[in-house]
Amino acid sequence: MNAFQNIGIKRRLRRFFRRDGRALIFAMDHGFEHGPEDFNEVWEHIKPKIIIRKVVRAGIDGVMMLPGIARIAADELKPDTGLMIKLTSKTNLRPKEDQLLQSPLGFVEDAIKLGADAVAATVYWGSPYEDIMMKQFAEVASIAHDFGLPVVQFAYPRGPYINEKYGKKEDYRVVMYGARAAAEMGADMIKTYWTGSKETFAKVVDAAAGVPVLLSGGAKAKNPLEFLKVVYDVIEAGGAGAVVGRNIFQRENPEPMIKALLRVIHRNEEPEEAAKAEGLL
Ligand SMILES: O=C(COP(=O)(O)O)[C@@H](O)[C@H](O)[C@H](O)COP(=O)(O)O
Repeated sequence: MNAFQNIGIKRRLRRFFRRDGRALIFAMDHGFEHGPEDFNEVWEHIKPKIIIRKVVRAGIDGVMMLPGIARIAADELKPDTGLMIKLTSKTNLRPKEDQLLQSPLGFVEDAIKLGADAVAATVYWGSPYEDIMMKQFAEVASIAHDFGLPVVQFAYPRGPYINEKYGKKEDYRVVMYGARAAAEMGADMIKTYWTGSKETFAKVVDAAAGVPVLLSGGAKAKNPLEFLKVVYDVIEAGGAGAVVGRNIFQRENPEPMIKALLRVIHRNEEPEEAAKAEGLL
C-alpha cells in the first residue's frame, strides 16, 4: 500500500470516527439479511429515505447499507456522514446449511460509484464455508486498499464446531479469535458480538491489536436502558462504538435513542443519565 492510499484510508475513517476515535453507525441491511418482517414494528421505516432522514437528523456518525438501498437513500446523508457499503450478504430463505455462507452482491467499484467511505464483508469464522468467505474478504480488501478505501470485517463466529466447543457463538474466547483473525487479515474496522461483560469484551479489543472494534447491536432490547448499559460497557472496555439497527429502526421515534447512544459513546455519560436527558426514562 503506498502513502497516498494510506492517507485515503485515514481520511475516510475520519468520516465515521470523531476525534475521540469512536463512532455510532446505523445498520440497515436487515431487509435482505433478515427479511422485511424486521420492519413490522414500525412499517414506515421499510422506506429507506424516511428512516435515513431521521437518523441523519439525530446526528448519527455513519450508516451501513447494501448497494441498492444506498442508491435510493444516500442523497439523504450529510456530506460528513460516513457511508459504509456492505458487499456480501445472504437471505434467510436459503436452506439452513447454506445460511453459514455469505455471498458477494456487489463490487468495490460499485461502492466507489456510490461515494462509499468504506466497504464491508462478513466472515463467519468457524463455518464450513470459512475458506470461501476468507477469499471474498481478501479480494475486497486488496481492491479497496488499492483505492485507499477502508475495509470493515463483520467477524462473526458461527458454525457447528463452535457450538460444540464453546457452547455459544458469543463466548468471548471465540469472539476474540474472530476479531484477531480479522485484524490479521488487514481489516480497518471490526464489527462483532457482545460477549456479556466489559472484562471479556476488553480481551476482544486487545486481540484486535489496535484495529477499532465496534459492537454489533443485536435484537431490540426489552428497554432502552438495557441497551445503553451494554454500549457503555463496550466503551469502558476500549471498544470504538456500535453499529446499531433494530434498537434504532424498531422505534417509532428513533431520535432520543440515537442521542442517548451518542452521549454514552462520545461523552462517556452514564446510561441512566443519558437516558434521562433524552426522555427515555
Ligand atoms: O450483521 C447483521 C446480522 O447479524 P445476525 O446474522 O443477525 O447475527 C446485520 O444484519 C446487522 O447489520 C447487524 O446485526 C446490526 O444490526 P442490529 O443487530 O443492531 O439490528
